[in-house]
Amino acid sequence: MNELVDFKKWNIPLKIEYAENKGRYVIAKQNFQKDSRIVVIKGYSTGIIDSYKKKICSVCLSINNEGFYQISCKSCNVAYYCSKVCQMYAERKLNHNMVCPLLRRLSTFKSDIHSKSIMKLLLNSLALRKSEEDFILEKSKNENNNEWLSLVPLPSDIEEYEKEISKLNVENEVQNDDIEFGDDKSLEADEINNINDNIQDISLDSDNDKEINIKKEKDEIDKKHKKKEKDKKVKDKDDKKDKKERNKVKEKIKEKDEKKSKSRKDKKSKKIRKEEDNEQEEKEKELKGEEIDEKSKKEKPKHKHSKHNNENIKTEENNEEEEENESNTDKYDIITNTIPYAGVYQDMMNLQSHYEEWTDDMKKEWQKNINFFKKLIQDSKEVNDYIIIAVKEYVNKKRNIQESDNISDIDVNAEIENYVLSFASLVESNSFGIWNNKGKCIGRIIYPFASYFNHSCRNNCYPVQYKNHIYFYASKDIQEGEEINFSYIDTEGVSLKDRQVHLLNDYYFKCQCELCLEEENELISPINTKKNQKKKDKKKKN
Ligand SMILES: C[S@@+](CC[C@H](N)C(=O)[O-])C[C@H]1O[C@@H](n2cnc3c(N)ncnc32)[C@H](O)[C@@H]1O
Repeated sequence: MNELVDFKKWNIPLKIEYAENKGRYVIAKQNFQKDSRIVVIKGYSTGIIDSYKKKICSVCLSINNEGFYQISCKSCNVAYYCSKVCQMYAERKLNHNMVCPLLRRLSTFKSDIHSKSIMKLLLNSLALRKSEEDFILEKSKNENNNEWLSLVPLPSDIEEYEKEISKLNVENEVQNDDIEFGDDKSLEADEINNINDNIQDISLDSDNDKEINIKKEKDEIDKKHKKKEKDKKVKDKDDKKDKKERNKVKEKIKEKDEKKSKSRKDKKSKKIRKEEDNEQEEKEKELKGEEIDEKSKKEKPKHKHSKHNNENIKTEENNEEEEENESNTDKYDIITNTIPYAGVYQDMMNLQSHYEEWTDDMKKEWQKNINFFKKLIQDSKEVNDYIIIAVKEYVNKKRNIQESDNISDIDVNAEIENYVLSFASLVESNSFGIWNNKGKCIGRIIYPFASYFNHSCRNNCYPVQYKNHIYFYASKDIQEGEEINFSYIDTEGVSLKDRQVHLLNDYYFKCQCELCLEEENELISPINTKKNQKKKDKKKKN
């Protein structure tokens, strides 16, 4: 269960170690100055609380503090989006449709919002798992390298998708598609509006340091937007040029096809005509750059930083630029400090769960949810199949056996219960709250790699969440080899006893941080000193 993630391959200046009393933890592989950014980690899966569904985009997690988002999935009325691009991404890349009817039914189930958001997170994760598998299947046909998993579509990679779409120039090409595309300008305006509202500090107290960093963050994002605008202008210019060229080719093909169809009328049999129609369709598709999902299915998955999607209009310069980007694939970005890989379903499942410590009462509280969940998954064969696979993997892990081993003796029905409860515990121990500007928790998110940071009551770092990324900053100078940790709770001025009770009740562990151990020793040592003194006194008397 305590698998160590190898950060080495992404050149991340952090490593994961393990200790018996506190599990896995993060170690600095270089010095970090106070206030410097340590790392940015992408989110994996989310569970938004139903009553806030219209206030937050299901994909990019932009929060609408002023009003409600209007774009939604009409089938479930559960997923709301800040833009058509996010909606399209959810439906076409994140497999929203696989869990859509289940989300709808779950929204009508009467239970506490906390448990429902966990069930939602589980369903969304299963949909992501499917997207991972589709991607792996497609990719395995073409290439053989280990780095490509970072290209699996994830909610936190929506920006890459936006780029992909804008390059495809879909506004003009996909005229008959039922999907409308978000206007770039409104998308940007939306984003800019949200920037001020969306930077949330996950800890309760906000001191100057944090404000400074948040400001830095804002400035950076503003810069990014300015750059985006500039890029857009360049892109528009390029697109116009491309369109002209494409129209020319279109004209030529049209002429050719007209001639062909004329002679075809006279000469060719029905069968041959059909074949030629197919050929023409193919050509048209080629010209159109194809409908987006078809394109993404057929083409090599796009490089994250890929600038060009239309192979035909690439220039020498473009090629060079792409090659340069290509060589950077999957490397930790030293400018933004971002880990390129958010993790996949298994990375999430490798996180710690305290289910084994759950009391019968805690399990009983979940019984109603479990019964509902078991019925719910029967509504979808696909989800049900995925749950069965996941349950088998879960049992394998418990028994510490390999995937390929025969596990025909599993009582899947009984084990679903353990699997869901264990997942609930995992979410409780590892998810981060998503907060609105009124300090209300409106959902939860899992960033698998952020979950290796342990708690410390004397922390040296703090996290800041922005949309579906989490940024870690040094709150003091950190030396190479030191553990990096942040505070899961508010600790300022809180006594040892209260801190420990809080952590035990809400996070199910007894804190072993430096400060707690020191304070515990201080509590014990006066007694020890008294005892020793008495012994010494006795000896003297004798
Ligand atoms: C988010 S995870 C951190 C990574 C975890 N150590 C692991 O191996 O996956 C939180 C869990 O780590 C352990 N943990 C974190 N901080 C701790 C601390 N200060 N003392 C003891 N255990 C701690 C607890 O078991 C807690 O539930």
